[in-house]
Amino acid sequence: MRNVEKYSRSYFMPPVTSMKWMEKEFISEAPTWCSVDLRDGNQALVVPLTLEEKLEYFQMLVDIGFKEIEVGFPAASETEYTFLRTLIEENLIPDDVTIQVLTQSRDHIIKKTFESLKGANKAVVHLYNSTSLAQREQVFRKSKEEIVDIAVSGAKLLQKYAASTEGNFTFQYSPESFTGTEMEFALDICNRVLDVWQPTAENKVIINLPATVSHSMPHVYASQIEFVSDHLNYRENVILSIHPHNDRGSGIADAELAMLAGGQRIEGTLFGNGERTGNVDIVTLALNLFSHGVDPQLKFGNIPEIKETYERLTKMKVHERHPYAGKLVFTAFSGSHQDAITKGFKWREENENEPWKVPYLVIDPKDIGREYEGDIIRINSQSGKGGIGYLLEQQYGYDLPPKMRENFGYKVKNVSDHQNKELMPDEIYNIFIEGYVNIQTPVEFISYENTKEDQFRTILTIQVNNEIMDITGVGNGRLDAISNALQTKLGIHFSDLVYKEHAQEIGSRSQAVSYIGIKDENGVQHWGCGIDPDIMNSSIRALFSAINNMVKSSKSSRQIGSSYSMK
Ligand SMILES: CC(=O)SCCNC(=O)CCNC(=O)[C@H](O)C(C)(C)COP(=O)(O)OP(=O)(O)OC[C@H]1O[C@@H](n2cnc3c(N)ncnc32)[C@H](O)[C@@H]1OP(=O)(O)O
Ligand SMILES: CC(C)C(=O)C(=O)O
Repeated sequence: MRNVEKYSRSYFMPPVTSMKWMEKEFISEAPTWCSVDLRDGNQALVVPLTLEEKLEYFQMLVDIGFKEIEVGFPAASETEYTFLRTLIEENLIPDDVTIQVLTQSRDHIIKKTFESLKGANKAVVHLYNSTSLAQREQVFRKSKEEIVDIAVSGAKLLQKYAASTEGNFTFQYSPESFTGTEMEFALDICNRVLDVWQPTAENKVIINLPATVSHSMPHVYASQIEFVSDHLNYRENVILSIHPHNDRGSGIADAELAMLAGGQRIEGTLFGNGERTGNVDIVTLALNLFSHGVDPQLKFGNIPEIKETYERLTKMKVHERHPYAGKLVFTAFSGSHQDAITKGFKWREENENEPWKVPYLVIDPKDIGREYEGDIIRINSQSGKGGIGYLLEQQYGYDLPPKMRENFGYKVKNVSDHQNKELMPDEIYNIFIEGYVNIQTPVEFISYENTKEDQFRTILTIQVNNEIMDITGVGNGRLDAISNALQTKLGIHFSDLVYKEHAQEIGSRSQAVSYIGIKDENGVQHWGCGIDPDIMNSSIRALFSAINNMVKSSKSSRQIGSSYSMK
């Protein structure tokens, strides 16, 4: 790559080793969730949400169970302001939900923010200013002390306006661009803000440490969080919040490790919408907890519906591979995965009380409103008999013998391979019907009559090459007699007949389904299936289907198909 020398690591490790978080294996309880969809998510949309869209989105967040929701930057635009006023004036904020608003550290903006909050019972007022080396040098062109002044003066302004506004206000401070800030300085500026606010047990303060831009591997962010958590003044009266973005694709890992390191609260968005590569995705974080048996305290029991609303309102798309929510994430195409999943389901039926451990599926799709059928098993040239047989059984009720599943599996894969496409269930069904069921050429079954003396004796009426004829055979059973008649009169040979049957309900009617496998002289197995309301007819049809398939695949097929004559 050219120009690599242009880049260097633009993050700062803590001055002391801060890696106690490494000794923790998992997260044992849900953090406090704060949705920032309507602020950080909204400010990153090509077209920000309208008032009506924001109201619908807000209601969805409430229904999911968020207790803290950043509703916007009320000083930013008329829509933002009106939205907040509508929530307050129309009494749309449930008692157990706290709204949060963001403001820069500028007098007129803070003033307007408090105006927008008039009549709210309670709110988090979130103050931020950038503290990173890059922003100090390039954007603000200010010394560290001048940057501290911006934060401290903003903190004081929050106190001033809160004192003259009715309502219960919690203060939050973010050293924006925390991850590009020297850790001692980040700690210092947070402590200086805390000195202004003087948090108490009754009046806690939120310190939010954003990975505004993610610059490092997740363990660095975790260490930065642990360092601040360990050295922050008033720690027991501070709620330590984290706010990861996803620039390096590690938003989830950043959040999870930061929780181990002391993060108690998480700001993120549904499906990770947000600036650039997005904010951390709360759906994934919550369902990761769920998959470990920890109640995430958010309701994601109907992900398809949430996804539909999210896509409609934001005009963003959830990627097919998005954890838990993506269209394809509970789908297996490849043979060995399908085989393991179908066996896993079967094992689960027999071991109901075991925890979920179906191979390849981290959670039961049903728990988030997803389906198994047609969703999990999809068929292409990478698929195998397990998945193909499962699909035919689940969707159409055909429970093929194991060896026939294999034979059918190869037939289906071949079609998919040659057509270079995924096959839909109805196409798979058609391949089955055309390839195995009631096959009538070159030898057609018309009827039979049986008599039983010592042995079964059958008179079989068949048609070959437009010629109808009766043939007879004897055997130990009816099928044996028919099989002998056909072998003798058609001059064909097969052995090792295997048989399976089951009933199939179609509407109010019941059909008998029979499967027969026979081996030709070279030991190759050929399969047929018969479907008929009568069980005997269904087994005869299965035998004819298997024989016809054998004849067609052998060299003699042309003979029988065109100029076959009876012996
Ligand atoms: C990481 C984040 O997501 S932070 C949140 C970002 N979100 C947004 O900015 C969306 C909403 N913002 C807006 O609509 C507008 O920026 C407004 C209304 C807040 C302010 O608008 P304006 O004053 O016209 O412009 P702008 O934001 O560009 O202001 C830049 C000025 O504010 C200063 N500034 C920027 N952030 C801050 C801050 N947090 N505290 C104090 N001053 C700040 C800049 O240094 C600059 O100062 P200068 O005029 O002396 O050069
Ligand atoms: C305002 C802050 C928390 C922010 O959105 C960020 O740093 O990404």
